[in-house]
Order: sequence, then C-alpha cells, then structure tokens
Amino acid sequence: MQDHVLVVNCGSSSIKLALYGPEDRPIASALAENLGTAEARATIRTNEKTAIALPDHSDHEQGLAAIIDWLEANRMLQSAPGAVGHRVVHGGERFSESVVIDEAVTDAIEECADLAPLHNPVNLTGIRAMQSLYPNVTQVAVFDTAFHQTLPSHAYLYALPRHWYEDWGVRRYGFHGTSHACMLQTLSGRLKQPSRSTSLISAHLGNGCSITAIEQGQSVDTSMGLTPLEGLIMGTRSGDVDPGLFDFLQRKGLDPTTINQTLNRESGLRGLSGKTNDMRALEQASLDGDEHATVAIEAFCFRLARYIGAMMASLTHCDGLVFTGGIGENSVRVREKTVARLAMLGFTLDPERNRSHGDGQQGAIHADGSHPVYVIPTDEEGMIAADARTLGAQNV
Ligand SMILES: Nc1ncnc2c1ncn2[C@@H]1O[C@H](COP(=O)(O)OP(=O)(O)O)[C@@H](O)[C@H]1O
Ligand SMILES: CC(=O)OP(=O)(O)O
Ligand SMILES: [Mg+2]
Repeated sequence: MQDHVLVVNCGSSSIKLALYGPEDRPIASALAENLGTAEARATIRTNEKTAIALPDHSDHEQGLAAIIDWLEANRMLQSAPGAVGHRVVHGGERFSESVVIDEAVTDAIEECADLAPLHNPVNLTGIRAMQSLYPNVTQVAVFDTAFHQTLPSHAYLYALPRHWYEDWGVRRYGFHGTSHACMLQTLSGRLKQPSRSTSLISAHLGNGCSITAIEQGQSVDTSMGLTPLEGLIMGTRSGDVDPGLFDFLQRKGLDPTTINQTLNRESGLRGLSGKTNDMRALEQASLDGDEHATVAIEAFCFRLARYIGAMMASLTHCDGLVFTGGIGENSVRVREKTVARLAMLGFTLDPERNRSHGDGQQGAIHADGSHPVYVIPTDEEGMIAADARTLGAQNV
C-alpha cells in the first residue's frame, strides 16, 4: 500500500497523532492537550513546530478534525490515508494481535472499558471520530495488552478466589506491549538473531512505567496487572501498594472513586515530591537541594531495581536489560542509580557510556564484563503504523 498512514493515540484529555508517508517515513506528529477545557490547544511538529488554534472546549473529534485540516491545508495529507492505526490500551484476553476494527471489535473494546476506565472509553472516542472523518478507510486497533497474551497462568493469576478470574476476568494483563515488542524487535536486530531466540528485560519508563521479562521472544512476566496502576512508581500513579490500604482509607472517610483517582493521578513521583510528575524537573529540583525531589527519585530507582531483580527470576537467560521511554532514554541519573543496586546480579554501567548514550541514541552502556545493558528509543507509533499498513493492505 503506497498511501499515508495515520496513527492515533487518544488519552483522557489529549490526542497524540502521527502521520507516516508511503515508505513508513514519519512526516508529522501532533499533540492536542487540555481537550474539553478553555485551554485546549494543539501543536504540530514537521520540520518545525507550529501551534494551531482550537475552538474553546474542543473535544477529541474537533481536535482531530483541526489537526487533519491543518495537514491537508499544508499538503501533507492530500487525500484520505490508506489506513488509520489506533492505540487501544485494554484488549482483555480476546486480542493477541492487532485487528481491523468492525462493530464486534468496538463492542469488545467497550466491554473491556470496566478494566481500563481511564483509557478505553477515550480510545473508542478516537476510533469513532476517525470513522466519521474517514468512513471508507480501514481502521486498525493495536492493543497494549496483546503482546502479554503469552504470560503463563502462574504469572497472570492473582492469589484470589478462582471465580473472580473465571466470572469477572480478574487477572494480570500487562500493558505497554507495543513498546516491549519494539524492544524485542530492535534488540534482536542488533544482536542479529531471530526474535524467538532473544530474551531480555525491557523497562519502559515514560509517564506510565512498566517492566517485562521476555523469554525467547515471549512475554513471561510483567509489572502491570489488571489495570495500568500496578507495579513500578510512575509519574502520577502509585504502582504497588498494600491492598489493606483501601479499607484503611475508606474508614478514614475517602470513597472508592477518590481513592482510585488519587492513586492514578496524585501519586507516584508527583505524590512523593509534592511537586511534579516530570522527572526532568525533579532532577533539577533535587540538584537545587529539594529533599522531597531527591527521595522521589531514590524511591523510583529502588522500586525499579527490585523489579529488575524479580524479572531475573522469570528468565533462564538474559541477552540484555533495556531502558526505554522518556525517562529510560534520557535520564542518566535514573539508569545510574538503578543499576548501581544490581551489582550482585552482574550488572555494572560504564559511566561514560551511560552519559554519552543519554541523548536518546541506541547503544550499549554497560561496563566490560557486565551483563549487557542498553538504551533503545521506543517507537510505539512506528509499530502501530506498520500493523495498520499491513492490515489495511489486506483489507482492500
Ligand atoms: N532529559 C531528560 N531527563 C530526565 N527525564 C526526562 C528527560 N526527557 C524526558 N524525560 C522524562 O520522560 C517522561 C515522559 O516520558 P514519555 O515517554 O515522553 O511519556 P509518555 O508516556 O507520555 O509518552 C517525563 O517524566 C520527562 O520528564
Ligand atoms: C497503559 C499506560 O500506562 O499507558 P501510558 O503510559 O500511555 O499512560
Ligand atoms: Mg511516549
């Protein structure tokens, strides 16, 4: 298929959109933020960055329409795209690969909304908006959960009454699968070996953070669970807490919705620092002597190191520990502090390699004699575009 491909990732109040040219070359990306508020705005990056005006209180549909109008007016998209790929966060147990969206698929995404109330409803909004803009174009869903459908039952079952799983689907699903799959693909390419022979630990550290053990090309353990709240400390999410906390807080007078919102939006780095969820800002604050910022970074790295240790127990072999996502690719300090705790497991960084690969370029950063450690940029949009193009071509 020689057409353009659009990739759409709808968050609760934002849209990330990427436009790919005929040879899978990224041509433009757009970010619309604060949707539904008076501060709604969008920026488009091509060779340069352009801010575009959005009507007050623009919703997802208006935001998408404004971005697409701009791309058309600036001749980047001269006709309808060949396919649109959508990031869908929760696919439950139903989807182990990307699919062409039809009514049965949108129904299934809606059924999973209970499991990802912050993500799936807005993902559907994005799908419906693009269906109404481009009714004749193939729309493809790419699920964060799909790559983790290989998890063995000992890894995905919680130690809870069995019927909660059987009746309600209470199990660990895992997320960021597209990014972890990207790490598998990139590392295999780098090591010049097939994916099915590659084993690694992939740490995706963005606003959401998760870590996955991949054994011979398959996800065998991961830190996120029923929802994207479990596991590592994240920008605004707590990660693991004692389940006894819920009863305690309810007895303090907090209702379940408030508790859930607080764990998702006011916790993690933001909660610990009392300041921000932005790792770069925290690093600066810590250098300026802010003790809460220093503790937040320390806690983040401590939890991450513990999880890396746990993931080692899920593997029989490890071709590498891989850091990715905005923090994983860019934070020299997080990598340094985390790996410093892993000497007993055979990981040591080379400080100069760690620093020089801190600019987001792919590369090995371990000291000679250490188990391998890599920094590899993630490309979730590129992976989604590739699936959309393949399925779009099969669907003409
Ligand atoms: N140079 C940097 N040093 C430290 N942290 C960084 C740097 N650049 C980006 N980050 C952090 O990366 C995080 C965002 O990651 P990103 O993968 O872009 O997020 P998202 O999950 O929304 O795609 C933020 O905490 C940001 O501060
Ligand atoms: C699933 C998830 O955590 O997504 P994000 O990192 O985009 O918040
Ligand atoms: Mg990202």
